[in-house]
Amino acid sequence: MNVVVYCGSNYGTDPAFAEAATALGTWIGASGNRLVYGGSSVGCMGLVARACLAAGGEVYGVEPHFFIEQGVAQMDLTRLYDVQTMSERKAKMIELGDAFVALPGGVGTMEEITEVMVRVHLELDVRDRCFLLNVDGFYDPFVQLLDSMVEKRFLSEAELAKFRFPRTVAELTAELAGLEALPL
Ligand SMILES: C/C(=C\CNc1ncnc2c1ncn2[C@@H]1O[C@H](COP(=O)(O)O)[C@@H](O)[C@H]1O)CO
Repeated sequence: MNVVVYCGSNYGTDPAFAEAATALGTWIGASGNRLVYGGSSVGCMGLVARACLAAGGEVYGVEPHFFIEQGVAQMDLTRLYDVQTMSERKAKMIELGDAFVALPGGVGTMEEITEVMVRVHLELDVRDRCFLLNVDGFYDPFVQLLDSMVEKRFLSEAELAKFRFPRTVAELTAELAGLEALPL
């Protein structure tokens, strides 16, 4: 199964963020799944990729050409897709993915995972496979916003329940282990 991971191009202040990136990358590699991610060597992005490779896993990176030219890409990946734009990258990652995970991150991570959430919401191709790893309550303010959307009738309880917010890598991987690859 291809597990898409979106995460920070920085480490963040809480060491638990980097630990989660490493633990998730290790699980993906050791469990025989494949990591699909943004292709960079920096921050938590680099950690998840190197951990997956070190655990014997395959890693597909999808990197816009301008980042490759800047020398940001992780060059020892199983496969590095060289795309033109950030939009092309997001589309390719969704096309490749069987499950989608956001670790703590910044606006880039939010942009990527909310596109997946919209596709879940609209019952397009990625239904019920969207996870935001709520390390140390990082996503609690976002959960509050989603609760407010339910309260204000912009989102239903049933729709909200499709977005999963595991609090630990162990909880997340227990859910991932129960999924199968989507049909091609
Ligand atoms: C040029 C430098 C860092 C390169 N930054 C990024 N490299 C690759 N991908 C990136 C980068 N910044 C954002 N992204 C994408 O968004 C997500 C992370 O963004 P966030 O704002 O840090 O959460 C990530 O999944 C990427 O797909 C040196 O400064």
